[in-house]
Amino acid sequence: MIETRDLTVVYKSRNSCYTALDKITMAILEGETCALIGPSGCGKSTLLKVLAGIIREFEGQVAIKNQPVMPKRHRIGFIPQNYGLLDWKNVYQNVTLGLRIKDGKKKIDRNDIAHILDLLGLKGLEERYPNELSGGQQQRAALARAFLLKPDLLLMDEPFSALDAITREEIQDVFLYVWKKNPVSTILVTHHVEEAVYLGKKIVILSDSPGRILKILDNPLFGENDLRNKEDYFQMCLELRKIIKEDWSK
Ligand SMILES: Nc1ncnc2c1ncn2[C@@H]1O[C@H](COP(=O)(O)OP(=O)(O)OP(=O)(O)O)[C@@H](O)[C@H]1O
Repeated sequence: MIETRDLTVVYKSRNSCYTALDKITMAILEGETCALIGPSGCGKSTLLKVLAGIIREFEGQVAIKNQPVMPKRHRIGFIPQNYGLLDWKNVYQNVTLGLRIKDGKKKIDRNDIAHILDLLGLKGLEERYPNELSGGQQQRAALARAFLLKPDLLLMDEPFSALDAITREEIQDVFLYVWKKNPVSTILVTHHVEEAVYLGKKIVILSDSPGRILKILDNPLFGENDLRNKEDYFQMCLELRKIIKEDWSK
């Protein structure tokens, strides 16, 4: 389980303090997906960075499997907004980087890598460097790296934002396919209501800055086959949109 209790993050500079997150209390069960939705600047990335162990100065408690966050102990896959690819490494080197660091060269399974690269439409691009890829291809390379790591916790900051509408749906399905084979606890930040309903078993709605929890919804439709074509899906999207409009305009 991933838990935060009264998590508060204040960014401090020389002359000012800025509260980015205000008393966030939430829990994600083992193998659950959670979509985090909130207005721009409400602290979504900040929350992921705390869970990834990148931000260490905070108030309150944060635990992964009952232990404080320790990137060396926990296997955390983190896809930041800028994808986090290394410019001087090619696609193959980038996607295998996490594996090499965590497990060493010997554990690298070339078939697994080829399968994931194929699923994500990156076959044939292995030798390219990030500056030779489109934004969407870079984003898919970041996804490949995170999937291959087989993390205990997967954190994704707007992971499909650079993709066109159709590719986005295809890659969302690739995510679900990979997740169903290996149901990793996942938190994904999204600005899209439809994406939150499609990919979140739990949907956490944050307020405008400083981010507070407005509502946590359990999504009974998560994982249903052919969900995008179902009436219940449209209804749930409408409901979520209504909640957001009411709460964010307060
Ligand atoms: N290092 C920092 N120092 C000071 N303030 C920061 C820092 N990083 C972020 N902030 C501020 O904290 C707030 C939350 O930022 P954060 O990036 O977490 O928001 P977000 O919800 O992810 O935004 P978006 O949806 O636009 O990506 C913003 O007002 C931002 O300007």
